[in-house]
Amino acid sequence: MTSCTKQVLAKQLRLYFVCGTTDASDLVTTVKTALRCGVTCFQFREKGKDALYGDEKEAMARTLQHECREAKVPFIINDDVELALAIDADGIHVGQDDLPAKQVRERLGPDKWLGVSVHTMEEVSAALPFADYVGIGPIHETRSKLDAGIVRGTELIQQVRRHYPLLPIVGIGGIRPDHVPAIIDDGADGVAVISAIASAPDVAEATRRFACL
Ligand SMILES: Nc1nc(C(F)(F)F)ncc1COP(=O)(O)OP(=O)(O)O
Ligand SMILES: [Mg+2]
Repeated sequence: MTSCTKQVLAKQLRLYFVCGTTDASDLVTTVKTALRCGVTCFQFREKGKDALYGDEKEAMARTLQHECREAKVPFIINDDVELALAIDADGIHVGQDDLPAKQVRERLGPDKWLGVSVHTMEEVSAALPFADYVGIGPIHETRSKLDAGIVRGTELIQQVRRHYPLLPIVGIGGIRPDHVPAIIDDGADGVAVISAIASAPDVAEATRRFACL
């Protein structure tokens, strides 16, 4: 990826909404509202006890993909490489316990986005040849991911930014609007948000509070 496309991608990561049916009571309405109010990237993350699977999950993915295309916002699938390929998603996000980034990149080809969750500098350097961006967290306490690991603040974001000045970085984990300026100042290109938007009584107002920063 050229540095120009890295910069374009970094801008697109500014307000990265991550959501699934277990995070929002009406996922389609929530995503449409968030897209209308300033989300710059969307990840369909379908996880948990009552998560959709099979044909229902694919149907939901296609519905959300349509809304993202209408809004000209990248549509990313979490974990599920086969689904991402089947519906021609814009990209995929994988963690350390998912399919290795090298194999995902081989399946995905060079033109799709590949995001990788990283927790150490060793994981960053292993992801570098394949990833377009890295997700780092949890920055703050989170309810959205039960196995999120220890809360780490922005210490790794700062370290990664020092070593890899052009690598697109998105912070994730318990992020509220008042957290955003410090996370960006410490080197992230954007923030990934789940419950601060998905669980908000007013999704439009909650999204706008992030989008105006
Ligand atoms: N889904 C994610 N999205 C991001 C983003 F880049 F958007 F910030 N960063 C981190 C994760 C976490 O990814 P992973 O470690 O595989 O856990 P899970 O599959 O439970 O999400
Ligand atoms: Mg994962």
